[in-house]
Amino acid sequence: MSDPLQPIREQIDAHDRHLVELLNSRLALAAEIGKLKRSTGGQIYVPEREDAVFRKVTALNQGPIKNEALQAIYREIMSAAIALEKPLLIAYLGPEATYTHAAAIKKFGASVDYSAIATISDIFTAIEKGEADYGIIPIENSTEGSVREALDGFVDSDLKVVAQVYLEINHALISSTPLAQIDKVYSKDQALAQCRAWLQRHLPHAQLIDTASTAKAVQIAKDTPGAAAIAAELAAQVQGVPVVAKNIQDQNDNTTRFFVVGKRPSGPVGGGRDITSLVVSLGDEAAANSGSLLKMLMPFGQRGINLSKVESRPSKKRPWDYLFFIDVTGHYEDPAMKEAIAELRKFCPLVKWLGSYPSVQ
Ligand SMILES: C=C(O[C@@H]1C=C(C(=O)O)C=C[C@H]1O)C(=O)O
Repeated sequence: MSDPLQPIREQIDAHDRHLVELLNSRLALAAEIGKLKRSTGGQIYVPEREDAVFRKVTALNQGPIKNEALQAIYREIMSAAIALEKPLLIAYLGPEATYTHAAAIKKFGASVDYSAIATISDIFTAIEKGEADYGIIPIENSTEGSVREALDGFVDSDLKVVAQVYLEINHALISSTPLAQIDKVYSKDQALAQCRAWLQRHLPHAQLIDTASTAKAVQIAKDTPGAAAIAAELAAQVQGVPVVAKNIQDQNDNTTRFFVVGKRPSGPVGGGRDITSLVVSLGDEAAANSGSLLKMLMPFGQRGINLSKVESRPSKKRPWDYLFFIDVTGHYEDPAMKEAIAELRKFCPLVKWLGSYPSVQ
C-alpha cells in the first residue's frame, strides 16, 4: 500500500529546497550590507531595522503560522545575517543559564557569541573597553521593581541603551536535598523576593542567602548539604541538579525587563514605538521649590509626550538628593523631545540621555 504521507512530504521537500535557496539569497544580501557597513563604520546590529522587519513580516502573515513562531524564526534568520556581517560578542550577567542569558538569546538568537560576566558593572566595563560589542542587563522586574546596580551603572557610564527585551520569569526550587530537609536557600536578592510568600509557606525556617546570580546559587547549592537554589529550570538542567518545585514565584505573570547596552545609539522607529530613557537631577531646585518635581515633568506633558516611568534613586552625593530615571515615549531626535529636553536643561543641573530604543521585541 502506498504511504499517504509520501506525496505531501515530497511537497514539503520541494518547499525546503526553495526555503534554503531563499534564505541563502537573503543572507548574501545581508553580507553585502555588512561589507558596506564595514567600509562606512555602520552599526552591525540595528534594532530599529529589526523592529521594522518584525513588523513587516507580522503584517504579511495570513497564517496558519502564529506570529510568535514567525518572529522566532525571523529572530534566527537575522541572527544568522548578523553573524555573516561580523561575529558579534554579547556580554550577559552570568554564569550560564541565568535569566539574563535566556533574555540575551531571545534578543540576539543562536548565531552570535555570548560571554558570561560576573557583575553588571563588569558588563559596562567590558563594552567600554571593546571586549564585547553589546551587553544585556536586567533593569526591572514586574514584582520587585528596579535592579539598583543597573540604574547606578548608567549614572557613571556613557554607554547607550540600544534595545530592550521582556522575559517571563518562572522560578524553580533546585536542590539534591528533599524539601523537608532544606535549611538554606541561595539566590539573587531579586529572585528571593519574588518567591517570598512561597518560601514563607514551604520553608519558613530556612536561611535566605543572597548570591551574585541565580545560576551561581545553583552552583553553591549543588555542593552544600541542606541547601537549595532558586533559579531557572534551565540552570538545574545545565548543572545537573534536581528540581524540587516548579513555578514558585508569587506572581504568575512575573516578568523582567532587560536593556541591551552598546556604544552607539539606535535610530528612531517612529509611530510612537520609541522609548527614551533619561536620568535627571533637580539639584538645589528641589530644595528651593516644592513644585520642582511637577516642573520636571511639565516639559513632556505640555508637548503630549507620554511618561511611562519615573523612578528615584539617592544620588549618593548628599543625603536626600535624588536622581530621577525617566522613560518617555518618543525618540531623542524627535523635535518635540528635543524641545522638552532643552527646556529641562534650563533648570536641571543634570539631564543625561541614556538612550532611545524600540519599545517592543
Ligand atoms: C542586514 C542588516 O543587518 C542586521 C540584520 C538584519 C536582517 O537580517 O534583516 C537587520 C538589521 C541588522 O541587525 C541591516 O542592517 O539591514
